[in-house]
Amino acid sequence: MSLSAIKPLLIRLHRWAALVLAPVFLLIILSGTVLAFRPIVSGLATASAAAGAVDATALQQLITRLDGGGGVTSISVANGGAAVDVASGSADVAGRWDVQAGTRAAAPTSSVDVFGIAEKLHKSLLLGLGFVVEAASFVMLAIMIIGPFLSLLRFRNSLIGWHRAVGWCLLPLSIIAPLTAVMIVLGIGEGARQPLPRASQPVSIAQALTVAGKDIDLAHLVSARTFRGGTVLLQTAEGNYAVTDAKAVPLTGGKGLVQQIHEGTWAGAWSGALNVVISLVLLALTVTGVLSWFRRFRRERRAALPAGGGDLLVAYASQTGTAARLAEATAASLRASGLRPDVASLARLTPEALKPYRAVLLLAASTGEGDVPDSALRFLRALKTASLAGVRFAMLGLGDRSYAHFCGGAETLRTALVGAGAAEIAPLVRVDGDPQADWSRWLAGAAARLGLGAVRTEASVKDEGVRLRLAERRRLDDPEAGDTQETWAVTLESEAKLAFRPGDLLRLKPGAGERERSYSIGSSSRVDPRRIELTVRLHRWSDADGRSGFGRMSAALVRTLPLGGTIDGHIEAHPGFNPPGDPSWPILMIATGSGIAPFPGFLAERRASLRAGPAWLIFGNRLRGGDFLWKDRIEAALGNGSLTRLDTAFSRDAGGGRIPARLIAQAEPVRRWLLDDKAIVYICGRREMARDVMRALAAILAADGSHTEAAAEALTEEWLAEGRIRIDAFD
Ligand SMILES: Cc1cc2nc3c(=O)[nH]c(=O)nc-3n(C[C@H](O)[C@H](O)[C@H](O)COP(=O)(O)O)c2cc1C
Repeated sequence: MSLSAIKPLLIRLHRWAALVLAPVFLLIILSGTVLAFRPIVSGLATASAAAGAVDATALQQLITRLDGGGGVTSISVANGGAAVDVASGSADVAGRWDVQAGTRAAAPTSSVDVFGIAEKLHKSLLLGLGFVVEAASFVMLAIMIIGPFLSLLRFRNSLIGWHRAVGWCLLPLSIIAPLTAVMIVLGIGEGARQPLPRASQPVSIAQALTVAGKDIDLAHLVSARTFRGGTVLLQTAEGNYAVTDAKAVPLTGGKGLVQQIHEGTWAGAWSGALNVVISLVLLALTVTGVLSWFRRFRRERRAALPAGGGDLLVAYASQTGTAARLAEATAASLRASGLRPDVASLARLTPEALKPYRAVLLLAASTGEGDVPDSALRFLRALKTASLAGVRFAMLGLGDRSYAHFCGGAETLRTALVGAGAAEIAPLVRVDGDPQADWSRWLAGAAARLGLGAVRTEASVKDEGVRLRLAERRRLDDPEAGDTQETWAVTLESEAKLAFRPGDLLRLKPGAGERERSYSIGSSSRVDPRRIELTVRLHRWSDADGRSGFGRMSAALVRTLPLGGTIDGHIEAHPGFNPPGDPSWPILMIATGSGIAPFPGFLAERRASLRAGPAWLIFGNRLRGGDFLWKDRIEAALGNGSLTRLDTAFSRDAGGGRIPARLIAQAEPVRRWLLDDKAIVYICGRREMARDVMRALAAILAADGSHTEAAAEALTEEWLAEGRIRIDAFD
């Protein structure tokens, strides 16, 4: 079984195990962080004991006096040897004493045993749950081993990008803690335990100081406490000793290397500091992992649901954004009238989702030759098997009478809804051109039939017009190179500042009574709010009678309109084909011919962003030498990093090939971008090419056996519906 076949399972394991155990991990890691300071603090105590020297004779006398019947349970030297802290059951004895004077010294402020609590938390969560901690260690180790298999090391400045980068680069360090924990649980690498000496009778601290004083120098004593086997454990700057009633026995070995590594004691304070770093890395991994899951969860939930809670649903099927904007205006009007509508694209709805609503107001555009917008195809298909008895709807169709099937998309949806048993409560209203009047009439009519009372419909749904001046035009193809299609870069300028993004549409009317032409904008107001760049191919037509000519609008833009001449139009937002809101999101841009139009703008926006993520362009045309449109910009983008990968397919060059074949030849990186990096795919060009690319993407997903062909196709369609694949196609 290949890695990519089990990868979805590994991803789920990594994610869910980490999420379920995150609270336990956090407790273990935080307490571990505290414990990592122990070798540092005790290193400092040892160092200060080594620096200062205690007067051993005075100390012995003092402790002998205080110890009485063995009431002192531990002592530790303080103030560089000038004082000693004594622990005892007797309040007369316990406290800080001045070694030289033998009198009480200013008591230290009582401190909580932080390390003791942290240790209990670390080993048993303070609840005797040692087995949970042990199991969590195994799971943590597994999560860390799985991590690097889930994605390659490629840095992206986002939360999950940092999670991956830290996980990858610091793995050798961060794995030390869970690995040694597991080894300890399994008893691997335990040190050979030195048999402890036994005292023939329990030794008091005072006695131990006397016995030890004969063999060792107590000037660098750190602490002494009663120990196992009736002995006393002496800690000095030089080493530790178990003191019996006869002698002081140096303690060597003890904890195995594995345990020392885990506790950060193998090199004193330094190894403690290393453990602090390890703990912080583990903390960072846990926090970034959980947070990025949470963000993703929230984003997906938001995307999946209509706003929720409303009793009316305003749904839309939009190709280039008009119906979507009109739907928002509809919802705003309803809200202004005191109603609570939800708004959603049909792309995100199933037929069942319509059922809870009192009524559905549906706004549907048409595309192609009377077709339903791409984003509504899945919904339309689902209607075939749905039963919508009880659902009531009213529909507004948006279209253009110059097409053979005026509002064909809306008609198709309406027929399918009625076929599924839904009831149409008001007649279909078809809109061509400025929708204001028809929309108001439609909304007022639907509201009346639903008994909603008077609904305010004065909200403006009109586009603002723009006046633009032709500032520059430059031919992009090279006719000398052979059979190229005449294509120009056209720069238009506005006096006023405009707001637009790459992929938005500039609608221009060649003459009174003629159909508007839409051009995809290839620049961004974020970079320059007065400059609109278009890619315009000169349209040539010929008819059966042998007549031929140029398209009026394209000819005006590339030939007849003089430089400095003005032209009026509308900018239409096309949010479905704008670059992602988060510039760090990876994008895969696929274009043929003048379909490249929006992408110079995508690259310019990414160039202007400080945290742009990876961007891959696959461009196809006929001849590399003749119609590599925007070659200069694309190569510059590759040079400055706003484009991270480029592939081309020039069909008339030797060995050139076409885009679908080019994609399949790169199946592995394509799959990685799609599945691991969740890249958004933008496809711009002829409808036929877009269809072939969709098929190629499904084939790539199915090729390694991780998806059946049907599942791969369903997945690409789902991505199309939810906007992970976006298509801007023309015939
Ligand atoms: C490529 C294309 C094809 C179209 N095909 C039709 C059509 O067949 N019938 C029709 O009535 N309108 C057609 N239209 C017009 C749109 O439906 C109309 O402009 C609508 O307002 C677009 O709404 P939208 O922006 O929500 O997609 C077409 C528009 C474009 C750009």
